[in-house]
This record gives sequence, C-alpha cells and structure tokens, in this order.
Amino acid sequence: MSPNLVRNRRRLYRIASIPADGIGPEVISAGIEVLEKLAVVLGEFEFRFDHFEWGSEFYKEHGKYIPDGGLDELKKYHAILFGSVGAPDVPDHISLWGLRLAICQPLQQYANVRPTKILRGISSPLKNCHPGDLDWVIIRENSEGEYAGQGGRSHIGQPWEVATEVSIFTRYCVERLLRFAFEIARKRTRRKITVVTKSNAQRNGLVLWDEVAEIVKKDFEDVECDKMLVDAMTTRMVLHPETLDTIVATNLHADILSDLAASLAGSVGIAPTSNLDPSRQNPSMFEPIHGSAFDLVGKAIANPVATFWTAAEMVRWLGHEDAADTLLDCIENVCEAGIKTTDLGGSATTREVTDAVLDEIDHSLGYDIDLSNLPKRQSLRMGIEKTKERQQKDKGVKRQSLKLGFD
Ligand SMILES: NC(=O)C1=CN([C@@H]2O[C@H](COP(=O)(O)OP(=O)(O)OC[C@H]3O[C@@H](n4cnc5c(N)ncnc54)[C@H](O)[C@@H]3O)[C@@H](O)[C@H]2O)C=CC1
Ligand SMILES: CC(=O)C(=O)O
Ligand SMILES: [K+]
Ligand SMILES: [Mn+2]
Repeated sequence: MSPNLVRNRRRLYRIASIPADGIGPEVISAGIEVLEKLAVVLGEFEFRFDHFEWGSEFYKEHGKYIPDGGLDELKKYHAILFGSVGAPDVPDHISLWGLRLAICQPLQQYANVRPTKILRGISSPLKNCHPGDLDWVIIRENSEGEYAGQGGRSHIGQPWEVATEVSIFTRYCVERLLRFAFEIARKRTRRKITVVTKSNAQRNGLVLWDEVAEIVKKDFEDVECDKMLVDAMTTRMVLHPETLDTIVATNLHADILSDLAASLAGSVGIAPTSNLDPSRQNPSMFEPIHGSAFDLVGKAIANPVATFWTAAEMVRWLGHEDAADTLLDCIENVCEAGIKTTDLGGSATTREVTDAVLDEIDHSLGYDIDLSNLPKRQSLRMGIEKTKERQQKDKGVKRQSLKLGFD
C-alpha cells in the first residue's frame, strides 16, 4: 500500500486550545502532549492545535476576553480544548461570563456531559464504595436556567438596593436537553435515568421540567426513569451511589451535583466535562470540570487526570471510541500504579503523572518500542494494525504479534 493512501485515512482534526487562567495552562499543555502521543501511537488521526491567548491577562490588556470576530474564528475548528477562566484580580462573574459562557451559549453547546466513576487505583472518600458502585453520567442543561443572564441591580449601594437573578426555563430547551439525556441513558448498560428538579419550591420552571420529563419518557419506555428533588439527591449520591446511573438536572443544580460527584469519586482533579452542540453545527468544547485552583498555580502539582479524561471524551466525540477507551485505560493504569497527585493522596507532580501516561500510551501497543525513532509512515501503519487488534477487545491479553507492515 502506498504511504499516501495510509496517510489519507488519517483524519486531521483542527483543535482550538484556550488554556486561559490559573492551572488551565499547566493541565492543557499536559493534555496536548497526551493527545499528540495518542495520535502518533494509534495512527488513526492527527491533531493540529492553534493556541488562543484569551484569558484574564488578555482581558486586562484589551478590556475583553474574546476579540472581535473571535467566535467566528472558533467555528472553523473541529473542537475546542479549554482550561479554566478565573483570576484573583478579576471578579469571577466578569471572567466566567466573558469567556466560558460567551463561548458555550452562542455556540449552542446546550448539553454539558459529566461522567464520573471511581477509576482503578483511586479510592472514594465514601466507606465501602468501590469501583463499579459509583459510575454515573450527569447531564447538565448548559444554555439557560440560572445562567440565562436575566436579572439586574438597581439603586446600587443604597440600603434599598435590589438585585434579581431570574431563572429562565423554556419548553424548547428543556425538551431538547431531556431527549439528549434519555438517549445517553438508553446507550448505557443500565438504561436508567434520574430526573432531578426542585419542583416543590421552584414552582414554575421546575414544574415545567417535571411535565416535559413525563412527556419525553413516553418515547423511552426501555429506559427506567425516576425523579428526585435536588436536596434529597445529595443524600442519595452519598448513601446509595450504586442506585444511580444517568442523572439529568438544571444548569445550577447539575453544576453543584457534578462537583460533589467528582469528589465522591476521589477529587475534582479527575473529572471531565464536554460542552456539546449535539446538532454538530458548531464545535463542541471540552474542559476539566475544575476551575483555576488559585491555591495550586505554579506549584506543578495540579492533577492533570481531569484534562486527560476530558481529552479522551473529545476523541470519543470526534468518532474514535476505541482510541478514547485506550486513553482511559492508560490513565487508569497510571492511577493503579499509584502515580497520583496530592489531591488523591499521592505525591507525584503534574509532570510525573503526565510522563507515566505518555509511557502507558507507548506501551498500549503491547510492544516496547520507541516510536520517536521511526520514520512517520511506519508508525502510521503500526497504528492501523493496532486499531484492528483493539476491535477484538481483548483487553489485558498481551498482544504477541504486531505486524509492522513497512511498505
Ligand atoms: N469552567 C471554568 O472555567 C471554571 C472556572 N472556575 C473559576 O475558577 C476560580 C476558582 O474557583 P474555585 O471555586 O476555587 O474552584 P476550583 O475548581 O478552581 O477549586 C476548588 C478546589 O479544588 C482543587 N482543585 C481544582 N482543580 C484541581 C486539580 N486539577 N488538581 C487538584 N486539585 C484541584 C483546588 O485546589 C481547590 O481546593 C474562580 O475564578 C471560578 O470562577 C471555577 C469552575 C469552573
Ligand atoms: C463555572 C463552573 O463552575 C462550571 O462550569 O462548572
Ligand atoms: K474548567
Ligand atoms: Mn462548576
């Protein structure tokens, strides 16, 4: 086979990288190293990253987080890899609305998907909660609710000052998100969804949620559906994690529940986020669940696992399920080997965890070989052979024969 044909089968993905603030740049640069290694080793695809210096430094210099025309620029990419926005010297609402929400909302990334599970080698702070007992995916409405931008302040500074934060819930957005969540539940083994609201106190918008859920669930009779009020949901997550699978909730409720979920699975330093436009008309955005972690900046100890898992979810969204699973396997192998940062009770640095994952990816071929010394097309061909092998899903079996297939 000619090298050109092989090369043509390799998909090229253009990724916009926006590391932004705090530990964002530390974890995103580690994530990019891992993605580039995965691409070279598997040979199914390649990435071209363009870096956008948008963040709080840019804001302080230019008065805006996104320059004019910036969103149109982002639309040219297959996906966006995002770090975190938020700096100690800029009010949090300015930074969040200036960058993250200013991307998610116009690009209609209305489904925020947050899987959480106890990775091999990580222990839950919950007594008796082991891998398999906590394996959830939280679907967060990502376009409206408490983050719709409705509200205002009057009589600022006066004793009679008034401020409103109006939650917006539209039948259209609630229904599209619930349908998306039920589809996710249907694809998972347990086919089980919990709809979380607060329709006792929030008697308008969340009653609408309950009503729309009743309608949508009729189209998913194969999915077991139950509902919870959000306060009781926290109790169930802690005391009966094994009874949950797919969870769907409003923008604010799911924001809170998903940080709790990540911590119950070990740390916010491990959990991923996908901000998806399910219509695929716009690029989706992938980011670790955590924020800027001011307390860790510059110490080189931020946990990069959340970003690696996020990278795996980006690869999955781009259509490479097996490659995503390979990366997740490599991450879990590293955790299982005890190479963990301090948030997980270990003592490894960001660099050490990253190097260990890079090493695992190299070894995921089942072959100890240094790809950096090979001409590019040889490693491409090896990747294709490797992909075929993976389809057999023979995890754990050392692959004996790896056809190098040099032309
Ligand atoms: N999507 C985004 O861009 C987000 C931005 N933020 C912003 O980040 C800033 C800080 O927010 P916080 O509420 O403190 O939340 P945070 O997620 O930055 O930190 C909360 C706690 O988790 C720890 N943590 C976070 N990431 C970690 C990692 N990778 N490894 C180990 N430990 C980690 C931190 O050290 C801290 O103790 C604020 O400006 C906030 O608005 C917060 C959440 C999301
Ligand atoms: C801003 C924030 O906390 C989040 O997107 O999860
Ligand atoms: K983030
Ligand atoms: Mn959050």
